[in-house]
Amino acid sequence: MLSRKAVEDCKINGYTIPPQSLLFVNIWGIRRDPKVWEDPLKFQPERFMNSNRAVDTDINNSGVIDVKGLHYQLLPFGTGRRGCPGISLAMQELAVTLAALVQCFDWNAGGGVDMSERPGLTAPRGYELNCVPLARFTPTLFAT
Ligand code: HEM
Repeated sequence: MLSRKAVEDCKINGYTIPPQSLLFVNIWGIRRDPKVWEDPLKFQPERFMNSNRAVDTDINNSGVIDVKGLHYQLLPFGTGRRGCPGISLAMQELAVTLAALVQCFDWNAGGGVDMSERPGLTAPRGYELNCVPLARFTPTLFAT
């Protein structure tokens, strides 16, 4: 959920929003809306490589739906003046960190993986995900 406070009254989609109202934008719901996304619950990372897979087109018709806050169907970092200021750092760190975790370790999820969620403002996991890392390289490789 993203939260905002209305500083003055405004109309959105025919609804009058009084000043000082606290508003929550349900980005969890938007990302699961079948009117916007084809088969939204399917794990299909390649959908982000080709925006034609989204039912809706992006607002600029640039052909690319990205995460920077211009395409309202995908807002992991929020949008506007209060959007996440750490986006550039996060986008660089994410790829490097994920690559290092996959390159350096085999991961054993032992009891299996259950991706169910429980209610909350940040879509928390329903069940803990305990993974055991097993180093893929022998320590001597890193000895100086
Ligand atoms: C994958 C990593 C990250 C995600 C998904 C994420 C997501 C978000 C989201 C959704 C918001 C709310 C934006 C809005 O209300 O429109 C936010 C705010 C914020 N994020 Fe991040 N963030 C990430 C990493 C970071 C990093 C690395 C930093 C700092 C180094 C950071 C600093 C902040 C700060 C300071 C705010 C509050 C901005 C404000 O209220 O004006 N975030 N982030």
